[in-house]
Amino acid sequence: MSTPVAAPPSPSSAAETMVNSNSKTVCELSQRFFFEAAHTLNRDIETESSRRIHGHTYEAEVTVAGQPDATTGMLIDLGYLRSEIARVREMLDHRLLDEVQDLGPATIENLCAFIRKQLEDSVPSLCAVMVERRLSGDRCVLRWTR
Ligand SMILES: Nc1nc2c(c(=O)[nH]1)N=C([C@H](O)[C@H](O)COP(=O)(O)OP(=O)(O)OP(=O)(O)O)CN2
Ligand SMILES: [Zn+2]
Repeated sequence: MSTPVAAPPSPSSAAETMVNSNSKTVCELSQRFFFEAAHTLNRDIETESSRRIHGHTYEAEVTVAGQPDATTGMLIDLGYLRSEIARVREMLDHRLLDEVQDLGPATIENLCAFIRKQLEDSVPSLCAVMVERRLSGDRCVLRWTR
């Protein structure tokens, strides 16, 4: 006769299931925001129009990754993430990007790097930043691992 095996205790939350899981599961949480800004750009093509001050609507997305806390069920409180995003948005929205300190030439590549730099200390689980100009079909994604 075989000995009955006790069933493992059932996890108390979905987050706990994820944390206890043997498989490598990563949770990603994203928040989007928009900003309108003007800039000039030195380029080898379309030189004149790029050097004139012109504006774009930018859409950005920041992503955090990790395991949700077993007690709160949160990877990061979205309210906190929104308040940090608002701080960075304030530095970019309705600005002449050429005047934004530490941005460099106002490309979408540099905007991704700038947003990362502004958020990485206060949002340590940050793992990706995306900036796009939807109307033009331009998109840049910066993704990294720790
Ligand atoms: N690698 C990159 N190249 C370019 C960037 C950039 O961020 N990264 N940015 C620009 C300019 O912002 C430019 O204004 C966009 O130019 P272009 O792609 O030529 O699009 P339009 O001028 O046609 O844009 P509309 O405002 O929609 O007319 C260029 N290159
Ligand atoms: Zn432009």
